[in-house]
Amino acid sequence: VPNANIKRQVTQLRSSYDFIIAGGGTSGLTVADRLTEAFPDKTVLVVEYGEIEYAPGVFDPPSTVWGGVGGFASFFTLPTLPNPEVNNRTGLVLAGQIVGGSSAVNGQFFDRGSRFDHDAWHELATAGDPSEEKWDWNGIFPYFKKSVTFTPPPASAVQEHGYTWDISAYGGTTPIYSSFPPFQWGDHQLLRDAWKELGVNDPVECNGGDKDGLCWIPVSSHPVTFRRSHSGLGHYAAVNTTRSNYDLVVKHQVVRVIYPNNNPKNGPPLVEVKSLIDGQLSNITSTGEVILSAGALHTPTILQRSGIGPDNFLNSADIPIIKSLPGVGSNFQDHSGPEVAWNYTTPLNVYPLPSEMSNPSFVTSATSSFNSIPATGPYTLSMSNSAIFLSLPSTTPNYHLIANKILSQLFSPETFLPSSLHSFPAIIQGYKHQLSVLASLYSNPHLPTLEVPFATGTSARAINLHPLSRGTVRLNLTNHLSLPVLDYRVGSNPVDFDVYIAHLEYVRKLINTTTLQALGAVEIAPGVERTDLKEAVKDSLIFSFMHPCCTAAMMPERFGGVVGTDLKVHGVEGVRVVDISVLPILPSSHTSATAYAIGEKAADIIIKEWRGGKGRGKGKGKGKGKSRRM
Ligand SMILES: Cc1cc2nc3c(=O)[nH]c(=O)nc-3n(C[C@H](O)[C@H](O)[C@H](O)COP(=O)(O)OP(=O)(O)OC[C@H]3O[C@@H](n4cnc5c(N)ncnc54)[C@H](O)[C@@H]3O)c2cc1C
Repeated sequence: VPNANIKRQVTQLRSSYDFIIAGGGTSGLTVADRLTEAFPDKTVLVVEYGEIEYAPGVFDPPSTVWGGVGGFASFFTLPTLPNPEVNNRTGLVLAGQIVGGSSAVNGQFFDRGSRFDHDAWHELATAGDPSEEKWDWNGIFPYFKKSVTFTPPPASAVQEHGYTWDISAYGGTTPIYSSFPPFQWGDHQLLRDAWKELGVNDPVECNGGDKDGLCWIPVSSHPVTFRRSHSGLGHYAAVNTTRSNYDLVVKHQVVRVIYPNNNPKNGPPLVEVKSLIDGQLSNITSTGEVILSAGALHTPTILQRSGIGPDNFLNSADIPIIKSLPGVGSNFQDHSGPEVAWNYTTPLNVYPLPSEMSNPSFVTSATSSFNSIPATGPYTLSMSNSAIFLSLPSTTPNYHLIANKILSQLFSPETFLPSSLHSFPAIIQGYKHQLSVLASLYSNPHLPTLEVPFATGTSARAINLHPLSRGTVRLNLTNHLSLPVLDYRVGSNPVDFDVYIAHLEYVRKLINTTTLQALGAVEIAPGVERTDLKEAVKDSLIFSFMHPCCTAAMMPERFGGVVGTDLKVHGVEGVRVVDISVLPILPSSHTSATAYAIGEKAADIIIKEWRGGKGRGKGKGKGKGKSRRM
């Protein structure tokens, strides 16, 4: 990443910017790229907490195939509060802290949700108002396409692995790349065969809106070098040198936005930033808009520090209330799920397996293959590029009982929300709306609720794609600038346990397939002798598959939402949220492709608004200056 133009001090910045973007991550840099391209005469500043240098992610080659990277310098590493519903266990969630954000450190699994996810998102976002911006599948699919250049794999890889795709799901030319890796582990086909034996169909393409079955997923890598493709490269390094209107300052934390006279109509607000180098606080002036793109764990903290959030929480944090908006940080969701594991009693006679990564000569050869042009070998695989995605009706005949249980919760939805939110009727209404939408999604035979990603091995994670439980992200009361407090509240809606158990019972059927039984597969987790599956779920549940979301949800204010379909924060001037926080509910996918699509669509909305003269007028001449230390 060329860093000649990188700013490291506020004194290097201009006196004001048209647009200030908080967070140089997946969505934030997408917007920055599009705005600087569309408006050569308008200036854009991105303020990023992390550094620009390359730092390895958890799944990054060539340090390791999976895990074991030394040091998490490029991550925020956040523990969760103990979770009473799962025996007070705690979880851990990571988020990118680097130019490129989580796209620079993630597992590179590059899938999109189902059309039904996006239609549900639209329904929740608009509550039936036809005049609102369209976020349904037809409204977002063009942006999924635009956001990536997909390159089909070479014929040799297609022949070896059986890759399929439908080119009509792609078509973009932006320098964010995806393709299929030329490598799979020796037991990969075995696992595919076992899933097929269970009756899972294998569609040609899963990124075109219809996501149901055994999917081949592209990885977000360059198609020749198989180096990671991320927003820091595609939306900053690839374009910045030719754009004099595009500034990026690193190692600065956006503290809050400040409205003159504490009046939220007095926007766009100033942006208060803190240097992580010398601790200095400064205010930066935006004459157009402030765009919050700090991700689902940090965007709500910027809003809360700004006095925009649940009023009872802001009072307890001693923060003056600018706008009471109880949804800020309150609709917290993540993908979670228990594990099924087995052993083979017959030796697995396939090559290679990941155990080879402890063999120095295999690693030397793998590294050299990865450094060849074109790259080959295990490091091109990244995390994995296969998964099954199945609906609840495909996994259990009792799906309607689960859907009915959800519907019965509509009489008292607040029972399942944190008590601190019971005094907000809008939040309760919004959750009720979500439950009714989710009950119908759970009955849909083509909307996946279960994902099991795989590449190799003897364990399978049964990921619940549409949890009903809702957690919170709140400022740390002892230090508002430190990492936020995450209360996952996994399983606080008890129907989630019914879903985990249904999924788990389905996934353990894999072990009894003729394919795996031919190898003498024996279940070791949860274990055939285990009868209390709820306890088994509690024991092995992973709280986070690194897809935190939904903490500044796109829903009407009367339903506890934080932003409208134009991404503007309700009730305040000159601030939008553009990142994965704006989802009302999780999609049936990992979240980076969606974060790019949100960035692309948001940019279009903003560009149209400013071109049409609907954007805010010129600023009020507020200068850049020092402010208090925190
Ligand atoms: C370890 C890991 C593995 C994952 N695996 C996958 C995967 O395989 N496939 C997939 O699709 N998704 C995956 N994800 C999730 C996906 O990458 C994210 O959901 C998505 O990239 C989020 O995009 P975003 O724009 O919302 O936030 P981010 O891309 O996280 O960007 C937020 C940016 O804001 C910065 N920031 C935060 N606070 C401040 C502040 N106060 N001031 C200034 N800057 C700030 C951060 O440093 C960061 O650069 C994974 C995530 C992680 C962490």
